[in-house]
Amino acid sequence: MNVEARDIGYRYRRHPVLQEVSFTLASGRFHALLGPNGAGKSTLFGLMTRLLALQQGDLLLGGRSLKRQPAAVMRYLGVVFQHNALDLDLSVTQNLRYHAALHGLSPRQARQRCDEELERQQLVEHSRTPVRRLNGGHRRRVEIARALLHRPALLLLDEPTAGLDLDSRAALNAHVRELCRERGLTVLWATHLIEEVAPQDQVMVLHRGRLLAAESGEALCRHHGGASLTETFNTLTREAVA
Ligand SMILES: Nc1ncnc2c1ncn2[C@@H]1O[C@H](COP(=O)(O)OP(=O)(O)OP(=O)(O)O)[C@@H](O)[C@H]1O
Repeated sequence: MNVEARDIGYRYRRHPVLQEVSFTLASGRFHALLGPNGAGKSTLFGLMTRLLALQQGDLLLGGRSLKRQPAAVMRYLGVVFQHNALDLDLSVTQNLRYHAALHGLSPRQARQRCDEELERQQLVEHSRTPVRRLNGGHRRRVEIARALLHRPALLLLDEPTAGLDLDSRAALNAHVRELCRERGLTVLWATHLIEEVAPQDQVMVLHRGRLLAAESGEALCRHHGGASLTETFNTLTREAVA
């Protein structure tokens, strides 16, 4: 499902945090939203998930407007927020079942989809474990499983590797890429860590609330003459400050 953000703007009081942000996400592709701390990534996610009310612009999912058909858009959207949002005292399965109920799945459907997701996220052996006893990487997988229960077309992940060690970061990144390939999910992965971005990814560079670029990592380097994505990102954001 194609996704299009049109001219999104947002202010906290009078302070502009996002300005004229427009982009498209291609169906079934992995996109990285790359920006330093304070660039506006979480604010953009807040708007896309309706935690914040749109002030300017719109988001279209398969042609449906977030402004005019919010419920229809939300059905196609799964999200993993920056901060862990699981109930630590409930088991993995209980967390998933509760979420399935919120999405209106019947008990039978809920059971079936929870089993499927646990299997896919390699969490079966932890199904009865209270989330509090899981490590950070496994907790993130539970959150991904939960976000996918209602079969969204677009998965948003806001700095999902925050607090994970290097190996767990790489594993989670690889895991989401696999989901993307296997299921045709459109993914938007927000990060300030360039090492989480591959040259063939679609990369959107957000800096001080403005989208400076939106193209593949390789094209980005070519157009800006950088030897690496890191060098290109540094050049771009330095230029934007100057
Ligand atoms: N509730 C708020 N009230 C006022 N300003 C805010 C609020 N939340 C965020 N901001 C400001 O908006 C700007 C963008 O913040 P945002 O959290 O969206 O950036 P980010 O790219 O997600 O950063 P990080 O990587 O640190 O999470 C920052 O200058 C921040 O200080």
